[in-house]
Amino acid sequence: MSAPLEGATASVGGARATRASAAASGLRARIADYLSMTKPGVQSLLLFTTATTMYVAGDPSPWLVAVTCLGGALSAGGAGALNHVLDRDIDRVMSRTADRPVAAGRVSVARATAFGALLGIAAFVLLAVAVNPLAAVLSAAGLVGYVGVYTAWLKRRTPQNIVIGGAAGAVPPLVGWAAVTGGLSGTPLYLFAIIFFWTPPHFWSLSLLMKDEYARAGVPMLPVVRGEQETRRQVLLYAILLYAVTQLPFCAGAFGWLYLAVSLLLGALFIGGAILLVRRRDRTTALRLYLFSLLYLALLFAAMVADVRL
Ligand code: HEM
Ligand SMILES: CC(C)=CCC/C(C)=C/CC/C(C)=C/COP(=O)(O)OP(=O)(O)O
Repeated sequence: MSAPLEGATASVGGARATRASAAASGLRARIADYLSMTKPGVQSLLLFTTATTMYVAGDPSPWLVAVTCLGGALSAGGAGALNHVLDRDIDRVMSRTADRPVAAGRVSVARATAFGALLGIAAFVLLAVAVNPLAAVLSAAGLVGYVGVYTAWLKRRTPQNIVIGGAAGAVPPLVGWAAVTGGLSGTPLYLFAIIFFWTPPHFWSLSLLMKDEYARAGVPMLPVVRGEQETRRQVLLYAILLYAVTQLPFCAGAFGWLYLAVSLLLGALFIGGAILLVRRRDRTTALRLYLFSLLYLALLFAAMVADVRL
């Protein structure tokens, strides 16, 4: 081959390679966008509470745990995508959320809606067929609660949005219990109540750091409507209520001394952190309590399994 021809062939090959690598990175970015709409960070803890509850409820096969978690992930993921659609206007206004795929216009409303609906339907069918109808219905109720009750209805109307709407995030233990036993009883309702009372201190401590953003977006979160000090007071109140609720399954005989010891220690730390939050009005204390809330829930559910199994 002559030198000029060689050069031309090389540049055609180079252009093709550049186009191929641009297409590959475009595809990777698109996949990352769709994945981010499923809110994988939040999902990790939702699925952890589902899986741990299953080991409290009985002796599930690895297959049952895997398929239940897959169903839960599809359901919560679909809910997340639909939340991205409904909240796109306020997400656009807040710096934390402005770059989300729908808010930023990278994924269309129609595509995100179809994606969310498809995941929700796939979750329902999978759980109904491979697990049981009760698990499927409970999981669908979680999706409707988060998308229909919290996102579409309460989030923009009342500072109690996350208290009432937070019930959706407390559904995973019910799904896990129903998956193993085919029904519900007192223990899963206690676990539901634990997440229900955990959600306000989890979110409100973080909301202290995002007050101005919520105010700009016109979302009536507690620190915007009732002020920061009242929010800190409510965090403490709910931390105390949460402690009381965590003692109920021990009193009812569902768990033993190991759970009692761990729940006492974690409860004291949570209440201690909330007292600090009321006293010290700095951002670091709020951020630390929010991060601790994540560790708290994970350790509490891990302790339930350890208590039942050891
Ligand atoms: C209405 C109820 C809730 C509200 C308003 C809420 C709000 C938030 C917000 C604003 C964040 C930080 C930003 C983000 O990473 O998206 C966050 C993080 C998180 N939440 Fe919640 N949350 C709620 C319920 C729950 C529930 C029920 C769970 C699990 C049991 C949970 C688990 C998490 C986790 C694991 C993170 C950290 C995510 C990460 O770092 O990527 N949240 N939550
Ligand atoms: C069982 C089942 C299907 C449950 C689904 C419920 C679910 C996904 C609960 C998590 C709650 C959550 C991510 C709140 C974020 O609030 P936000 O939407 O106000 O936060 P944002 O500003 O980050 O969007």
